[in-house]
Amino acid sequence: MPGTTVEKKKDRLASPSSISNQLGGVTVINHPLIQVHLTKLRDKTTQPSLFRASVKRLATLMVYEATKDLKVLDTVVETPLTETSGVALSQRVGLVPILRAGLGMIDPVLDLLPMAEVWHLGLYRDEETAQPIRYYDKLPPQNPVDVAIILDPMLATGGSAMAALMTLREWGVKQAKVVSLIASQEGVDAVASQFPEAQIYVAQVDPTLNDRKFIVPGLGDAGDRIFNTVDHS
Ligand SMILES: O=P(O)(O)OC[C@H]1O[C@H](OP(=O)(O)OP(=O)(O)O)[C@H](O)[C@@H]1O
Ligand SMILES: O=c1cc[nH]c(=O)[nH]1
Ligand SMILES: [Mg+2]
Repeated sequence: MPGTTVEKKKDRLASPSSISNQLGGVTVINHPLIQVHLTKLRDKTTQPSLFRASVKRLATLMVYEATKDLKVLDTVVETPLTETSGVALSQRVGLVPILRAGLGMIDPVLDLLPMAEVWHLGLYRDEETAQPIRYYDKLPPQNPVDVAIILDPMLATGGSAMAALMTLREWGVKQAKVVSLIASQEGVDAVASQFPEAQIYVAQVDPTLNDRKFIVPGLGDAGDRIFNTVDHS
């Protein structure tokens, strides 16, 4: 039966169960829409415009979940008819896209959090060693945000996320979140052990890294696919 095949495939793609933890840890956000858009990203025939749109859709869905513990305070507003109670965010939120690929996630997240500050960090992986190389950092020396949300579609070895978390720790950020679309098991384990207080949100954890430290099955090079800089030689 066709239905049986679909069910089997669904089982095979199922994510590990969500371990939500406000004190740190990994949350795998499992939702049918997330899995549908993630499948578009994985498909090697997906062209850059749909790839970018899918990254944005996923960023929206994931940040909705990743901001569930933001704090609000009571406020009062006047509707056209009467006064009523409401809430306003009571925390300074910083969005930290990791250049380049993290830029693909910033616009939809800023739409949801229009009052957020955006602090860019430039990191790229050395092609030989896969170690993160820092090339842009303009964080101020003091007055850290209350909550920082690192945005980067890929968490492979975890080296880039850990470098960003270290920078935020030095800035004095007390609560840091990492929102990535795909992580490797090795990468989330490394980040969770080095930064147990960090809250990591991913759409899927893939089993392995290849010898070039790319996530398998993964989606290839996220930055190249977002910015259409895939090497065609
Ligand atoms: O977990 P890691 O092993 O550190 O790998 C993940 C990093 O690699 C990619 O960036 P890349 O270095 O390709 O830079 P780019 O975004 O400029 O393409 C990705 O966007 C992450 O930042
Ligand atoms: O699989 C990977 C690993 C690092 N960076 C990517 O864009 N993809
Ligand atoms: Mg890249």
